[in-house]
Formats: sequence, C-alpha cells, structure tokens
Amino acid sequence: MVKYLNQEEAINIDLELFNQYKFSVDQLMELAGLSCATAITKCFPVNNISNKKTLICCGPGNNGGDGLVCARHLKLFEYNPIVYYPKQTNKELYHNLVHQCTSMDIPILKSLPCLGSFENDFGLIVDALFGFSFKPPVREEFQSVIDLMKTTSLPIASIDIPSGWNVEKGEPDEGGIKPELLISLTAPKQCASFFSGTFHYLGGRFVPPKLEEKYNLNLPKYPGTECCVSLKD
Ligand SMILES: NC(=O)C1=CN([C@@H]2O[C@H](COP(=O)(O)OP(=O)(O)OC[C@H]3O[C@@H](n4cnc5c(N)ncnc54)[C@H](O)[C@@H]3O)[C@@H](O)[C@H]2O)[C@@H](O)CC1
Ligand SMILES: [K+]
Repeated sequence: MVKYLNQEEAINIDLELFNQYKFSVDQLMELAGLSCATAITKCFPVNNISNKKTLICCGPGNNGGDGLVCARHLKLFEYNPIVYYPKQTNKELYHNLVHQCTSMDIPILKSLPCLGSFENDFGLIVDALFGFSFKPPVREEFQSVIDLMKTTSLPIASIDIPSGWNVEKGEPDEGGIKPELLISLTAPKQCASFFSGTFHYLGGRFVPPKLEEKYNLNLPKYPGTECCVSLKD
C-alpha cells in the first residue's frame, strides 16, 4: 500500500527535491498543477459543467501556486476558470503565474464573487488554499472562504490537503470542508486516510526512484504516460 506521510516527512521530501535533486519550485509546481487539472477532467468532465465557471481559491503559499498553474491548464482544457487570490505573494514566481493567468483572460479576484447567484454561476470549486505546511486554526482572513466551502452544495476538488484539515489528524473537531475529489501530490499525507469523498487521485509524477525508495513511498504505477493515477481503483 502507498505510504501516507506525516507533516515532517512531507516537508523533508520537499526539501530533498529542491536541495539534493536540484529541482526548482516552478518545475515541480507546473507538474503538480497539470496533474491536478488532469484529475479534474477525469472526475468533472468539462461537458458536465457546461458553461458554468470554476472558482479556484488560492492561498499564500505553494499550494496556492499549484492552484494558479491548475487554473491555466483548466483554461486550456476549455473550462471557464476564475481565480480568487486574496493574499498575493510578492515573489517573481507568483507575479509570473498571475501574469500568465491574466494574459489568458482568467480573472483574478481579491474578494469572493457575489454569493447571491454563486451556485447558479459556478459548477466547481478548486481548493488550493493550504497544503502540507498548514498549521491550524485557520486565520481570520481565510475564514469566509473556508465557510463558503463548508456550506456550498458545489463539488470541491482539493489540492494535496482539504484546506483547514490537520495534515495528520484530518478534519477539525468543529467540522471541515468535504471535498469530492482529493488530489494528493508526491504521496498522500496522513489526513487522506480520513477522506471519504468519491475520488482520490495521486499526482506530481516527478519523484526520482531513489527518493521513493529512501522514504518507502511504495507509489502505485502510473498508467502509461498519465500524470495522475486513481488511488480508489
Ligand atoms: N514536493 C512537493 O512536495 C511539492 C509541493 N507543492 C505544493 O506545495 C504545498 C506546500 O506549500 P508551502 O510549504 O508553501 O505551504 P502551504 O501552501 O501549505 O501553506 C503555507 C502558507 O499558508 C499560510 N498558513 C499556514 N497556516 C495558516 C493558517 N492557520 N491560517 C492562514 N494561513 C496559514 C502560511 O503563512 C503560508 O503562507 C504542497 O501542499 C503542494 O501543494 C508543489 O507546488 C510542488 C511540489
Ligand atoms: K488545499
């Protein structure tokens, strides 16, 4: 069975990819975001969403960066993505990711869209708020978007961690968001063992075999040239 990582292991693998294997953040983020967009096409085909919009909620760290990349690929896959990115990171990588989105006519919002017609206008939410570096509880500035995701009837696709969940212990005591799709990146984190949504995919097909061996990740075989694989089959 594939290994479920604790928070420290996830952080160490991340550091090793950058420091020992000399990957750059944008290289891995591109592959991570592409695998998320690809998993979304398998679970929520564009034709089923018809002309509805997809809201991509992006947080201040690399999980949010994955969301920006995912938005760009969803646009190329003919979805209608709109990005909510309230706390934008002042680094060149993030300026570039935002620029790429706006150049492709993907709107970037700093406040949530009007809630009145929200569930008519949108067909899917992509949760790219927090990943494996999240430390509970959710800070005030992100509470309204977490509340929206907790109460909406729209399906949610969470990137790496359902945002607001403890990376190891899962859903918080007061109740958390309930994504229908979870895309674990590199390897699932321990909170994924409490995930009860319909679809669980693994993405981020960039792990060098020696690193996989060192951490006994026991990753499933990706089919052919696919960049994601279902963990529920
Ligand atoms: N090797 C890897 O493993 C890769 C990881 N990637 C992504 O990177 C993510 C990890 O990224 P980061 O380490 O930048 O961190 P995260 O994106 O998980 O979150 C850190 C950010 O969230 C904020 N934050 C933390 N706790 C908070 C709270 N309680 N309330 C409000 N804000 C809070 C922090 O201030 C920080 O800005 C992964 O989950 C994955 O999505 C990918 O981009 C590529 C490869
Ligand atoms: K997330």
